[in-house]
Parts: sequence; C-alpha cells; structure tokens
Amino acid sequence: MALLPVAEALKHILESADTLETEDVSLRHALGRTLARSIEARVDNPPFDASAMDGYAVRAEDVSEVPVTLKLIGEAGAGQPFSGTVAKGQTVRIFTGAAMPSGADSVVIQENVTADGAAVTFREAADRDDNVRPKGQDFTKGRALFEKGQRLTARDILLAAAAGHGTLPVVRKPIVALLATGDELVEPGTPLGPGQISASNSFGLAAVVEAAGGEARLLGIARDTLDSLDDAIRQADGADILVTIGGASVGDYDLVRPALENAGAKLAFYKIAMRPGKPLFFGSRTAGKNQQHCLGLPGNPVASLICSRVFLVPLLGRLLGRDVPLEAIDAVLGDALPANGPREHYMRARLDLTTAPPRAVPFKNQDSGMITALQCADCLIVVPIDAPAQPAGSPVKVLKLDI
Ligand SMILES: Nc1nc2c(c(=O)[nH]1)N[C@H]1C(S)=C(S)[C@@H](COP(=O)(O)OP(=O)(O)OC[C@H]3O[C@@H](n4cnc5c(N)ncnc54)[C@H](O)[C@@H]3O)O[C@H]1N2
Ligand code: MOO
Repeated sequence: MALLPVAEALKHILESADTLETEDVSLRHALGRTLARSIEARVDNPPFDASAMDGYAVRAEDVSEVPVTLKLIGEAGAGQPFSGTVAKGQTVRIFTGAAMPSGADSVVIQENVTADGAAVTFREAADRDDNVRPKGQDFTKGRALFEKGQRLTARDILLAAAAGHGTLPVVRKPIVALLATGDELVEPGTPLGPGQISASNSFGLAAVVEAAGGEARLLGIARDTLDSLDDAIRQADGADILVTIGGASVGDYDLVRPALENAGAKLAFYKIAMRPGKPLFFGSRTAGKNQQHCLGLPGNPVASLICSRVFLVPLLGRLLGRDVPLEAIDAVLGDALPANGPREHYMRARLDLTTAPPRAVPFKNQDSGMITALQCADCLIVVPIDAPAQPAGSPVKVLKLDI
C-alpha cells in the first residue's frame, strides 16, 4: 500500500474535526483557553478622568504664575470622589487613582507644594491636563479587544478584567485519552526489570496536549493482548481523542489497530510517508456519547513526539477553533545530507540564528529512539521525499520546534 503524504494525512485529520462547544469560565480559569467569540470592552478605561499622581487638583490657569497660594477645600481619594466643585483660587488634595473633582483640570505633585493648614502654596506652574489620565484614554466601551480563536495570555486576562468581564466564553477543552501499550513498559520512576523501559511517551504527550490547550487523561499501560487493550480502550469513552502509543507496526504483538477495530473504530488511513512516523494511523469511533478521533502514534519516543506536533496539535487546534501552524523558516544546511528515501524526513537539528540565512545543523544520529537529540533540537529540517544528496550550504525548509 502506498504511503500517504504528510500533507494529505494532516488535511484529512483537520477535515474530520469541528470546533467544540462553548463554555463560560471565570477569569481565574481563562489562562490558555481559546475564545469562542470576539470580545468588546464593556466600560471605558479609565472610567473617569483620574489623577495619575498624589498632589493637589487645581485649575491650571490658577497656577500659571508661581508662587501662588490657593485655598484647600477638601480631599479626593481613590474610590472616594470629592463631591464639590473647584472654583477659582481653590484646590483639592488628591491621591493617585482618584476621580478629578469637577472644575479642576490639572494635578500638581505634592513635592512642588507647601501646605500650611488650608493655605497651599504652589512653587511650580502647571498646564491643563498635567498628571491627569483622561476618561477612556486606554480604551472606550465597545472597543474590539480580542478575536474569536485567540488564546488567552496573562496580558489578555488583565485587559479583560479591566474591561468589565468577570467570565469569558471559551471553547471547551478537548479531552485526550493517552494509552501506552506494550509488555516492556513500566511507569517512570519504577526500577527497570530485564527488557523493561519507562513508558516515557505518555508523559511527553500529556505535556504536549496540555500546552496545546487540551486536557490529558492518562489511561496507563495496556499489555500486548487484545483483552488488555479492549479494557483500556473502554476507559477512553468520553474523550474527544484517543491517542494510542506503540503497537502500530507490523510485529506479532502490534495489536492496537485490531483492538480499536473491535471497539468500533473505522480507520481512515494507516502508514504515512514520514520519517519518523511511518506506522501512524487515524480514524474515528463512537465512544460513549461522542464521536472520538483515534490517532495511533508510533511507539518510538521521537516519532511519537514529532508526530504529536505535526498531527495532534493541529487537531486540537481545530477542535478549539484556531490554526496552529509550525513556524517555517528558510535556512541553509550546516552539513551535507545523503539522498532521502520514500518518506519526508523530519530531521532533528540545531538552528544557528546568528547567520543570515540561519544555518540548520542536523544531528548525526537521527534514530527515532534518540530522545536526547530531540530534547536539544531547535528545529526540524524537512527533507522532501526522494530528495537527492545535498552539500552543506544548500537551502532547506526548517520548522521551528515549539513543544
Ligand atoms: N518489520 C518492520 N518493523 C518495523 C517497521 C516496519 O515498517 N517493518 N517500522 C518501524 C518503525 S518506522 C517504527 S516507528 C516502529 C514503531 O512501531 P510501533 O508503533 O508498533 O511501536 P512499538 O513496536 O510498540 O515500539 C517501538 C519502540 O518504542 C518503544 N515504546 C513503545 N511505547 C512506548 C512508550 N509509551 N514510551 C516509551 N517508549 C515506548 C518500544 O519499547 C520500542 O522500543 O516500528 C518499527 N518496526
Ligand atoms: O519512522 Mo519510525 O517512526 O521512527 O522510525
């Protein structure tokens, strides 16, 4: 069977998914969530003309020539407006954040004033609007603040709060069930017996899912039997995506696809023209009340993490209503590359941004069990299918690693 090109596999995955439902969350839980609607300001900011300094509110024309002494008639504190009006020859003690008293149009900082009871002497002249933040200078009611599909940052949450929003409409978090499979796997931190390795992928993938705005549910480790896989797959009911890890290839114990098919999954494709990542598959099944996407990732840790960025993160993006492309950069090869085979090769590399164009230096060992090479890579050099050998300095397309 011909291997499916990466772009076609991704297109298929994206076309299979729609944006999830909307829910309102409090600002305290809004960080990293994706807006389901565009958002406008509900109030002006500041909501009133406000003092930017501690000092004295005056009519600027009264202090155009100094020294001059004005009569103190009251005080305006933050949240404690002065209810009277400042008339000619008068001043009001004012503090940062307080509303400007009517009649006053300027604030003189207290360092430039000598107060003696009700007699306040100004040593520095002031202009209109000095140290005043005018109503709506930051934003006015109705101003567009955020776009639908925007992922909320700390700064966004600050702005939303200032703009009168206590909650925000966001897209429900996609739930991703992660199922490790294999008799050799033990939970990380457990001493390794003969032939055993740590089930590292689930933890790397859970981090990818959560950084991308999803909620990861670890289903643990299924053993290489149909019974164990069936049990584990049942635990995934209710998840929007079931990601299986390993058991996808052609070995006698690669039982994940048959187990998923037993559980009602219809596979749309299996095996892609990608290195690492060849045995990846994708399909869907009815699981509980919802239609569940099933993504089978290869067991090799590097393959599983890279494939998660290339396919799972965009799928999560689609469920959340936003695009999450990998940033592509034009670079030159820092080393010669041999001819490529029938799979698009995503080579782990260091990116030197101090040169123009940037230089991408591929790691010597591109084995998909080389977790250290993935961990210290900055980018992936994408080598097209059947590309000829290329000398150092050849132009290449590079994807910046953001996981
Ligand atoms: N005869 C062939 N053998 C293989 C082929 C092939 O085409 N013909 N493809 C190879 C490729 S490419 C890959 S990738 C692997 C992927 O196979 P599986 O998805 O079935 O993965 P496993 O065999 O279960 O595991 C591969 C490797 O990864 C380790 N592993 C598995 N799960 C985890 C986990 N959760 N955390 C950490 N490491 C994990 C596992 O122990 C193996 O070392 O197949 C090639 N073989
Ligand atoms: O293509 Mo397999 O995914 O690592 O080696």
